[in-house]
Amino acid sequence: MTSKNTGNYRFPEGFLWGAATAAYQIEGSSMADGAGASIWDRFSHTPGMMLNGDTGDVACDHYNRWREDIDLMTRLNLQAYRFSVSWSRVMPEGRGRINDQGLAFYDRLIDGLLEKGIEPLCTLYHWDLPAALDDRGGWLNPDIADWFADYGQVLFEKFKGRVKTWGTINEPWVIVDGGYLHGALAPGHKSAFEAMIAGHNVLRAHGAAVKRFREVGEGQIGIVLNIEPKYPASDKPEDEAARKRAEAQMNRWFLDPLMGRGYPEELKDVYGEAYREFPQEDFDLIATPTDWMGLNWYTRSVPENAPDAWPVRARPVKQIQHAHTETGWEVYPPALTDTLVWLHEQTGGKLPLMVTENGSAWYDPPHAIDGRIQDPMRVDYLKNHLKALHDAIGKGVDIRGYMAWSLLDNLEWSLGYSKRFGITHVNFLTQERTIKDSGLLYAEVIKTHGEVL
Ligand SMILES: OC[C@@H]1[C@@H](O)[C@H](O)[C@@H](O)c2nc(CNc3ccccc3)cn21
Repeated sequence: MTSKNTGNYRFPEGFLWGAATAAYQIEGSSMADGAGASIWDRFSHTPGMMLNGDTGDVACDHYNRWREDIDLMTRLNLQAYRFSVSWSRVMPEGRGRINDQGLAFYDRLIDGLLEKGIEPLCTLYHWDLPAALDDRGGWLNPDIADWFADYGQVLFEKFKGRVKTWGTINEPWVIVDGGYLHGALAPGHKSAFEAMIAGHNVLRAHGAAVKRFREVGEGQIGIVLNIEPKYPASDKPEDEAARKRAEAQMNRWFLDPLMGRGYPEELKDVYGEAYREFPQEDFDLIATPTDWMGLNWYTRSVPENAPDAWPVRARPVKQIQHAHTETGWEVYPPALTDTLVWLHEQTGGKLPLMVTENGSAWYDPPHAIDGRIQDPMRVDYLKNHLKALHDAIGKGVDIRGYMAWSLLDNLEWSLGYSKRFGITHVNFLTQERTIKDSGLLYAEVIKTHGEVL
């Protein structure tokens, strides 16, 4: 499985190497210092919603340990750090009042990063909607576009000149498919009618934030999408039709409107009577031009026709010939190359891309052994996906950087702490951090611009 070192994988000068996290997954202290509750505070404290009853109340205690974690980033040779801001820490009710103590946490974090020469990449929204806004309908309320732009303006103005690269929304598809269609994620709704409306408002909010950024902000702004390429299970027409439905529902639902193409035709077939039309002015707002696009990439899928699989009528066929991670995701690096080439084409080759998340969950022990965490599977996954990324650069795709998911083992949403994605291990009993072998490799990759691969 381990590939040999050929030295042929030197990355372009200026390629940005970093790691990524999200507020609710690492910070803990989510209600401290005047913060308001988010939908994940509510969801994680709702019996039956979280594996083992885990919550984000403590998580990685990053709210208190952020200095230690910046030191960790320097030991990893990170050049950048992708993090998200907790909206309800900054605006407890999601609109109106600003909580200065909440804003101060991010102020300290950003200054701490800059002092160490680490570029802050700030995501405005990584799933933790203020509960007070959910009480007003949340993503189902069209007013959320203005609420979100107002929230963005607070950050754009506060961190102007210090944060140069902004992401509006992390993974609209997961927000909507998980939170409104299937209900596995907060706020736990299960409705195709709601999903269409929520998805549209997520996109409108993105557009409104980009417009506001152009008025008050400075730097570059983009959105972060999860794309999981769909390969046909067979050459049967019904399997190709299923593949197209799955591609439309996951990979095009949000990408196409962002590119000014409106919703993909197949969405009518997927959502049926729940599908609805929206005014052109919405689509004009949604397609407000951005400066870059983030790709969160983990795996591919091979769907077959499945009439009973609501609403897409497609079901992935397990590719038993390849390894699968602890989250059940197939390890298939060539699909990362394919996705990057596809996305480059879909965005007209004019939008710089960044791999804003890539990583893998494997079993690691709950504590270090002789001061080490040996994670050979994660080392292999990292090596082979960086090579696949390099192959995409070689095919002419403009990729500006790579953010490993994740800096730390953390709360894997409703799976709790059962899945470890970190290149750094966290002992959740002691909060002790230990850089894993994968993290040590990554530090070497950064130091050698990839030549160690
Ligand atoms: O699951 C690992 C990470 C997660 O911890 C991040 O917060 C999130 O941004 C993230 N997105 C994906 C890829 N998308 C996805 C697809 C199906 C279900 C859940 C996530 C993986 N991950």
